[in-house]
Amino acid sequence: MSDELTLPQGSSQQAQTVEKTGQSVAKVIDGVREFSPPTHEDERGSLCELYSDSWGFDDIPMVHAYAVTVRPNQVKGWACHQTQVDRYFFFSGAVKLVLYDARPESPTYKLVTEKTYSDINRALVSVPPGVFHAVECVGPQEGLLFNIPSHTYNYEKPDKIICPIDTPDIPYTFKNSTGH
Ligand SMILES: Cc1cn([C@H]2C[C@H](O)[C@@H](COP(=O)(O)OP(=O)(O)O[C@H]3O[C@H](C)C(=O)[C@H](O)[C@H]3O)O2)c(=O)[nH]c1=O
Repeated sequence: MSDELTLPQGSSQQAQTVEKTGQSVAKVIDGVREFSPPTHEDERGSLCELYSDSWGFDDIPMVHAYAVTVRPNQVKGWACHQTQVDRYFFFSGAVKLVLYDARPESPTYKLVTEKTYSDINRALVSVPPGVFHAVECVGPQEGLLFNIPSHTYNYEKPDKIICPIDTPDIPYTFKNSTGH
């Protein structure tokens, strides 16, 4: 194409987002892991594993599991744990996971990341303690995810620090959603 192209104001070269393999080039918060198992489908329906020791994903035993839903234009967050590792399985509905690294000793301290998962992009994602997380439903259907955390729930004193979604201390704005 000619070098003399007249670019409208505001034009810019799009940056690389993925490798040839499809792997994202975006920075990942230290200790965050992701695994995308296949969904097997036939004429009767489908099957998708949520967790298996055979994946070698981590060596944290399965001790507790629960389902979470998020309604359209709602956010659940910010939340962070002192000792618990969360293992979220994003199953259905379009759900954005936003993370903020609040660990001063981390090589990715203060990094904010965001990624959207859905029925066509299912994944198990582990979030270490000290990383604030929020899940936002960005689709028209209620989002469904599962959590298989490292610890059982402490009913008397939950291991959960919460923070308003509009805190000025996390450089991220939820534009189309409300919640807590
Ligand atoms: C986690 C848990 C909670 N509860 C009770 C306590 C509350 O009365 C109620 C809702 O709990 P919470 O406010 O923690 O749930 P959400 O705001 O939906 O948040 C949950 O989903 C988002 C995405 C997170 O990241 C949180 O870590 C996770 O807790 O369920 C239980 O009875 N057992 C449990 O294991």
